Amino acid sequence: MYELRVTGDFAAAHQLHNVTEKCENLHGHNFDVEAAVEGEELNEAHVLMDFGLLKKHLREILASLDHCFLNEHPAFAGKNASSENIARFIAENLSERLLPLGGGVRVRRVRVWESARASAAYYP
Ligand SMILES: Nc1nc2c(c(=O)[nH]1)N=C([C@H](O)[C@H](O)COP(=O)(O)OP(=O)(O)OP(=O)(O)O)CN2
Ligand SMILES: [Zn+2]
Repeated sequence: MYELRVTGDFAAAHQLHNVTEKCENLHGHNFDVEAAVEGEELNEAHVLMDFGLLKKHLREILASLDHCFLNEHPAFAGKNASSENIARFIAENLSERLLPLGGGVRVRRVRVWESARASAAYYP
């Protein structure tokens, strides 16, 4: 089994409901993100997949969140834009983008840090 990890970041605002009182207020974070993919077989170039392509996919997904008010983003309609739900959105979006690779490369985990001390991960 091989695992690749790439990182990225975005800045966004949100309000969280029913978590803690202070999170009900409009506020923002500089989110850090790590995406890990896995697979058993290397390709003809002896890599699981190109780091550049993986970073491009992650960059594009994070660009769709960057400088957004996440509560109004369609991905979080009817749910809190928590780190957990953000990680899930990124993982599902990335999984779709990896489908053309034929199933040999899967998303293993996406971790989202709201700060250096707090993060959540989603394992599809
Ligand atoms: N499980 C989760 N808990 C919380 C989330 C979350 O996404 N998942 N999010 C928040 C808020 O976004 C909040 O802005 C951050 O809360 P918290 O880490 O408590 O606040 P601080 O940045 O002020 O951290 P300190 O370490 O207390 O300075 C809350 N919970
Ligand atoms: Zn917050």
